[in-house]
Amino acid sequence: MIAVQQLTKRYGRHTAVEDVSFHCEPGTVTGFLGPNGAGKSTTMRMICGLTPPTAGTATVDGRPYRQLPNPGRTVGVLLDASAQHAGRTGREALAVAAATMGVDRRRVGELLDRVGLGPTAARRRVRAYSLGMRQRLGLAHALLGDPRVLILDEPANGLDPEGIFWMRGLLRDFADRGGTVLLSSHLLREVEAVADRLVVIGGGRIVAQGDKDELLAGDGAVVRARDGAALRAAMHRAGLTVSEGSDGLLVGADTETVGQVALAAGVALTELRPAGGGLEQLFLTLTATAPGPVVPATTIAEPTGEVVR
Ligand SMILES: Nc1ncnc2c1ncn2[C@@H]1O[C@H](COP(=O)(O)OP(=O)(O)OP(=O)(O)O)[C@@H](O)[C@H]1O
Repeated sequence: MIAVQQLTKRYGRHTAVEDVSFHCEPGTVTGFLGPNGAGKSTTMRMICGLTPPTAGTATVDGRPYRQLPNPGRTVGVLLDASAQHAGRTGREALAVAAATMGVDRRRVGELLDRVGLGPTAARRRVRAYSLGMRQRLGLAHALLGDPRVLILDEPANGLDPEGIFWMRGLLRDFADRGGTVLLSSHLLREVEAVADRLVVIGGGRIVAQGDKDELLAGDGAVVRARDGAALRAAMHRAGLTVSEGSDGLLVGADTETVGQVALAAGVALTELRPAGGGLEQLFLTLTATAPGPVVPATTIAEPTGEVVR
C-alpha cells in the first residue's frame, strides 16, 4: 500500500508538485500519467525518500520510505534505468544488490532469467546495454528483495513492443498475487492496458484520478468489424447512436453493450475499446497548457478548471 498525502515540492519560486494525494492498494496497478515535466518523477522521488517534500507525507506499507528497515524487501524501485553502475556486468550488479539486501545469491540467476537477460547479456558490462536491457536489469533489481510494492518510473521507455507486452504481463501477475504497483508514463495507451486505476497529473497538480474503466467509460466505444455495414445496421437496430470516428465506428454505449449487440447480430469484431474521449482530450490539453484545480476521484477537470464529466 502506498499513501501519498498532500505532497508539495517547491524549487525556489517554482512549484514542481502541489498538494498531491492518492492511494495505491494491494492487488492493483496504478498508472501515474502526465505529460513531460508534469511532476511524476518528483512525486515518485518524494515517495522513495530521495527528494525531501516541502510539505505533505508519503508512506509505503505505513512507513516513510526512509524508516523502512530494509527498503528493498518492502518496495522495489526503478526510477532511472540509465543510472546503473556502467562498469559492472548485469550479473555483478544484481549480486552486489543481493548481498546488500541479504538476499540469497541464487535469486540473481532466477531474476536474470525472469527479465529475459540470458547468460550472454548477464556477462556483458552495463555500459554496453541498450536502454531496454537496462530497464530489464532495473526491473530485476526492483524484484530482487521479493517486495510487495513496486514503484516504476517510465519502465516501458526503450522497450520494444514484445518487451512492453512482457512487462505488462509481469506487472499484472505481480498485482494479481496481491502486490501493489505504481507505474508512471506520459502515454495513456501504454498504461491503459495494464492499470486498474489512473492518477493523472498536469503542471504538478492532480487533474483526474479514479478507476480506469470509470474514467474511460461514458465516452462511448470505438468498434470495428470487417463487415462495417452489418455492424452499423446492428447498432442502429439496437437503438444506439453511431457516428464515424477516425479509427472506427463511435457508438454511444459501453463496450459490453456494444459487444453483446454485435454478438447477437452475428457480426465478428476486429476491435472494441472504450473511446476514452474525455481522458484523451484532457491529455492533449495538458500537453499544451497549464493545469487547473484538484478534483475528486473519478472526475476529470479540464485545465481551465471546468469539470467535464
Ligand atoms: N532538481 C530540480 N530543480 C529544479 N526544478 C526541478 C528539479 N527537478 C524537477 N524540477 C522541475 O519540476 C517539474 C516536474 O519535473 P518532473 O521531472 O517531476 O516531471 P515528470 O512528470 O517526471 O516529467 P518527465 O516525463 O519529463 O520525466 C519540472 O518543471 C522540472 O523542471
